[in-house]
Amino acid sequence: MTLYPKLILDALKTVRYPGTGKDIVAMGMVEDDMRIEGNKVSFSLIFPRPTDPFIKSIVRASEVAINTYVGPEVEIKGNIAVKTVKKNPDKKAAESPLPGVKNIIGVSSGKGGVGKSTVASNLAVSLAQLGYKVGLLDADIFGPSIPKMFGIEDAQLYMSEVDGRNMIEPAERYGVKILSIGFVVDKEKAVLWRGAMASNALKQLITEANWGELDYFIIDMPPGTSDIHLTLVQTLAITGAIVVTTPQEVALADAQKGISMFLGPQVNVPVLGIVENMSWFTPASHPDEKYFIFGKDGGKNLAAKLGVKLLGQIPLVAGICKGGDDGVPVTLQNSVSGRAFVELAQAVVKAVDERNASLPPTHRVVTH
Ligand SMILES: Nc1ncnc2c1ncn2[C@@H]1O[C@H](COP(=O)(O)OP(=O)(O)OP(=O)(O)O)[C@@H](O)[C@H]1O
Repeated sequence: MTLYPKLILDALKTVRYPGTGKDIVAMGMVEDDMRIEGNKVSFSLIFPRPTDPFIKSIVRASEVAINTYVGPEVEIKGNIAVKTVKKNPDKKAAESPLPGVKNIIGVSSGKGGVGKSTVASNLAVSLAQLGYKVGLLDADIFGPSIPKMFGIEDAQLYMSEVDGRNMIEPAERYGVKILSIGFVVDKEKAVLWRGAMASNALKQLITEANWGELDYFIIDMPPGTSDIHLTLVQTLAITGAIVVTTPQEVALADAQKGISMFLGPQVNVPVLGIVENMSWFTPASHPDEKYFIFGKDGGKNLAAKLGVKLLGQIPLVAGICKGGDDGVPVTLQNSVSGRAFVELAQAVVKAVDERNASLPPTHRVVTH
């Protein structure tokens, strides 16, 4: 069985803190440090005082709830740590502009129109549905389409004061915190925003926004190779990149260039894998049929050739396009295409875990 934080948290919601009638999740006693490795689950519970009389019984009740509601095979006994104060902000805060963010994923493509923004938005929503804390930054200055895909084109941004600083508050939709370069510049004008202006606006959306604590921060990058890619790797330590392509020859050649850019010395970001989009066409009336209109397995074969993972194959279906136009990502629907995105999210979680286990953290690119 595959374990996700949401499954564990749902089980913990059945554990009540005596005398309050509230569960331990609602009371904020479950620390945001859950680790899942195979069947092994560990996290901390925060108690108000070291002398709290219920520490032992609540730890025990949490173990029992997880084994009862999630499964007896979950290794939880002895893995719940007890803390009596909320942990201090990380020392990393001074070095990283996003100290509360665990993983930063850049979604890019070799060429435009292959479905990069569709993949980024459905991936973000799927991860949120699996119980992760997710942020999405639309950095595609050439065509910021995330606001439309989430139905928040008219979102009014406001500032809030965080630790004495004025910060931009991201919009929130379907459990995802969202900011887009499209919020700060007219769509028609965005394309003129090359160079320093676009870079500065993006840096502001990253460093002066209240992203808070996130498990995954997804960035919808511009297609191709651009100076915006450089700005992003100079501003943030990107954990890994995902390259979206269609199975078509012309798209594959550009995807390969995109992968070379990430792995090259100027950018130097590990590639988590390839997503093949529009892998086959499936008519709504015949959900079992597959027509390989852009060729078969192009992305899969490219992944094998370059020795990178194939993270998923997404069919071409009308519902995905309609979902984008209507502002309701298809992954919210229990359809074949919706499930393809949930499986993609699961593959990305696994790829990030493997990357973090095998490679050192990415460093920001420093220019002299
Ligand atoms: N699997 C799919 N099935 C059906 N329609 C899709 C699929 N993937 C993307 N689309 C549609 O194709 C169009 C282009 O997708 P999208 O905007 O995600 O591409 P993109 O690569 O981000 O483009 P750009 O580089 O111009 O930003 C959109 O109308 C989207 O709804």
